[in-house]
Amino acid sequence: MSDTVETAARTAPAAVVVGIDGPSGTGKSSTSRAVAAKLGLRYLDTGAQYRAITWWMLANGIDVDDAAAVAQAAGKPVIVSGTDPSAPTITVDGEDAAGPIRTQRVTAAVSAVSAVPEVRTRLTELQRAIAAEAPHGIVVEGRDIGTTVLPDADLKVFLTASPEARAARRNGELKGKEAADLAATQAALIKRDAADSGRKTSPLAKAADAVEVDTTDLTLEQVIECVVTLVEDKRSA
Ligand SMILES: Nc1ncnc2c1ncn2[C@@H]1O[C@H](COP(=O)(O)OP(=O)(O)O)[C@@H](O)[C@H]1O
Ligand SMILES: Nc1ccn([C@H]2C[C@H](O)[C@@H](COP(=O)(O)OP(=O)(O)O)O2)c(=O)n1
Repeated sequence: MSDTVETAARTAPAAVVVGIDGPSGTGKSSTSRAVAAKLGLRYLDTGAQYRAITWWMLANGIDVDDAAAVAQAAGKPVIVSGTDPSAPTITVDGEDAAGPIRTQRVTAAVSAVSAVPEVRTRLTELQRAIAAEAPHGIVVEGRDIGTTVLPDADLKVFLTASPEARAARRNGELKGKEAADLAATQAALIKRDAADSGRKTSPLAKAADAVEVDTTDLTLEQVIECVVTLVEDKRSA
């Protein structure tokens, strides 16, 4: 080995894998993207993948409440996630799905589809493969990253926030598009939390070794700074 190669091997930081979980509206996507961008890591939104498979089921006339039909179709769509935190992408069978996966129709159906074990097995394999290929590491966000997808992650974070704060944040995003009143948004969030936490296969849950951060009274910038510090502490440990 030449001196230069030896020096590079000694100084390059090891790849770091970060899992960020939590319910809807706690700040997972915004925090994960920003942390990945600041630290030069890749970024994966696993919720977008569950939304993408749900969108495909709806577009192909599969009854999302028929678990057997969803299971049978689970292997069909080709889902590709682009993991650049400055411009994450998602395609289904080569088609850009970033817009259609955010509609209320998909949001209302995604918990039923993501409760089907065959769907979870398929997407978990895909997520592990993407994480394994990230050269400097990755921030992966979802509901079961710390417990199931990446149980050996270097850092696990579980974000929480009050239902009121989460509903207000979601309504802020929907303004002018599909805006609902605050109470309706909050009720829909709580319903989805219950479905995601109550399913049999890898439910939404905090891993025993995850750091919990309550974001209710924190700005997004404060949450990002907190997670960046947690990653840096792990790296220097
Ligand atoms: N700590 C925070 N304070 C205020 N708004 C926030 C905070 N974290 C996130 N947001 C905003 O709330 C909305 C939902 O955040 P997002 O990151 O999509 O949450 P999640 O991925 O957990 O559903 C976004 O509009 C985001 O800018
Ligand atoms: N790792 C994951 C990620 C998301 N899901 C399911 C459950 C969630 O309600 C949906 C949508 O996730 P997404 O992160 O897009 O949801 P929000 O941005 O919080 O509205 O996907 C899951 O079951 N497992």
